[in-house]
Order: sequence, then C-alpha cells, then structure tokens
Amino acid sequence: MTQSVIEMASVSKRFGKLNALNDVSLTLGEGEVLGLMGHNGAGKSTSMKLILGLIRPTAGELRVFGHDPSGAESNELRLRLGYLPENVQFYEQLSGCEVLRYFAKLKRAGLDVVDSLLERVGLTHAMHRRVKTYSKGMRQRLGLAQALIGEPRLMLLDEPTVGLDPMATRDFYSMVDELRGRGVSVILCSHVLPGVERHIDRAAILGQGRMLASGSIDELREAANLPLMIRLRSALPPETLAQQLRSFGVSVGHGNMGRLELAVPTRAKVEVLRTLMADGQVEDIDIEPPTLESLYAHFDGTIRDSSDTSEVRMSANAGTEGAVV
Ligand SMILES: Nc1ncnc2c1ncn2[C@@H]1O[C@H](COP(=O)(O)OP(=O)(O)OP(=O)(O)O)[C@@H](O)[C@H]1O
Repeated sequence: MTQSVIEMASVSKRFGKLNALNDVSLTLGEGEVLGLMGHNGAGKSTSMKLILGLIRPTAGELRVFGHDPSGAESNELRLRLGYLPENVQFYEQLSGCEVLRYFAKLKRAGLDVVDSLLERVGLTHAMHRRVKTYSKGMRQRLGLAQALIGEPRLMLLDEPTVGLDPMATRDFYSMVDELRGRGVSVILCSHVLPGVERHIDRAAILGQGRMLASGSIDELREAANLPLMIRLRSALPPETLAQQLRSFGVSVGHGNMGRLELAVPTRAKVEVLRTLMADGQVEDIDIEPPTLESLYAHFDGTIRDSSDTSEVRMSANAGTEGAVV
C-alpha cells in the first residue's frame, strides 16, 4: 500500500449558488497516475485548484501530502507540486530561458536546471527567442518545463497535450512514464486524451460536479459492461454468423472495408472466439476491448440521460451501429 499523496473525502465546492463540486472523494498514491476526465464545467479545474490550495472546499476534507493545501504549510507544500495550467500564458517579452529562470527563482530551485529542462522538452534551439514568437506547441512545452522545475513529487497537468504534435505527445507520455517510475504522482486532466489509457493507473470521471466513476480501466470496463468489438473478414454471410452467435448475445454489423463488426459481451469472449475459429472461415480478425473514450462516453452519458442527476445509472450497453440482427 503506497502512501496517500492526495486524500479528498466528500469534498464540495460552491461558487455562490453553483455547486461546482458535490461530495467528491478521491485518493492518489505515491507514483500513481490518474486521468481526471469530464465535460466542460464538470469540475476538473476546480479540483486542481483545491489541490493546489488556491481555493478552499466548502465542505469535506482535503489533504495533500498529509496537510491542508490552503493551510499554514501551503507555501512549503507548493514547492513539492508542479502545475501546468490549461491555456498556459507567459511574459511574452521574455525568452524561454528567462521565463524558466524566473520560475526557478520563485520555486527556490537552482538556475542550473534550466538548460537541461529546455533540452528535455526540445526547446534548446529556441531558448533565447522571445515567447511571443513561440507556436502553441512550443508554449505548451515551455509550460511542461516550468511544471518540472524543482523535481516535484506531485504533478497536476491540465490538458497537457493540447497543441503538441504526435512526436511531442509521444515524448510527453514517455515523460509521464518516467515520472511514475520515479515515484512521482501525476494527475492528467482532460476531456479525454486519446492514447492515454496505457499511461494511467486509474481514471476518474466527473460530470456536473459529481464523481461518476473511478477505478482502473479494467474496473471501469467491468462496471460499464460495454461489449468488446471484434472486427473480421469471413467467408460466411453475416446472417449465418449472426445466427451462430445469437445465443452469446452478439450483434453483428457492417464495418469499413467489407469487414463485419461484432459487439460481444465480455463474458462471452472466449466462447465466441472458439465458435468463430471452429469452421475455418475467418480470414482476418481484430479484437478491441472498450476504449477509454467509449467508457467516458458511457459514464458521461449516464448523467446526461438522467433527469435526476443525484442518481447515476451504470447501465449496460450491448448495441452496435448498423446492426444486421
Ligand atoms: N471562480 C468561479 N466563480 C464562479 N463559478 C466558477 C468559478 N470557477 C469555476 N466555476 C464554475 O464551476 C463549474 C466547474 O468549473 P471548472 O472550471 O472546474 O470545470 P472544468 O471541468 O475544468 O471545465 P473545462 O473543461 O471547461 O475547463 C463551472 O460551472 C464553472 O462555471
């Protein structure tokens, strides 16, 4: 059992009459990476600001490294945090190097870290150029470098890959893996980040200020009970396949490039594969478990579909687009 870096118990945050967060509980252990997801206005940034100690909860208990983040130790505590805000802004007239030196001084870190951080985020070539000449992706890289100053033990990254090209996104996730390997805890905050699931230990999905679901991807898959997709090419007509697989609760639809798409209840996976392979008619096959995007859509949909937002349904969804049966 790792030590808790964040303990949030039944936290609510009101802004006037608006309930931005409602009875939210969350824990984060040492070296854990959490994907915090939710629609616009779901309460992600509010959660970040609470953890940073910039605002206080209206109700509930919040501890970061065992302390109240807006209490007497808040300044010391923040030295252990790295924060990349959404839409990061810098002093436009300063160079990238000067920006990092400025933040290094604020964080009481040595200035010698600046060059290596710029190299780490691929900005060495532009370090003496003014930030006003930087592209969106370069600003985002500078923001990441800023968040890494002082070797933080907890990183809060709000929409970290916005503006990054595919190579930079890949480098970013390698950095997350490396941080995790060093025992740094990370919260990645986003609507949904494509490709993030391999790099997170757990996901937490917020909707209208409530925690809709949280757990490992496997736990979320189990709770959502979404079908896995099997895409295949077969010599058999779709109707025959549908007939063969009906008793397993499989629905068969048409996919791209003449392939068939089978929505298969997870519990029936092995039996379905056995049946498909038995007659030797399958020419090509791919199996795709429910993605994080589909899990997010599922849990987010539960609250959007529900008129009473205090009661969240976790219903199974075993349908597929364009089903032929
Ligand atoms: N300082 C504030 N005063 C009043 N309302 C606020 C304040 N900050 C946030 N809110 C409201 O609280 C709710 C949650 O906002 P929050 O910024 O946490 O959402 P979010 O999930 O980060 O959204 P986004 O994805 O758009 O960044 C929203 O309805 C927002 O308008």
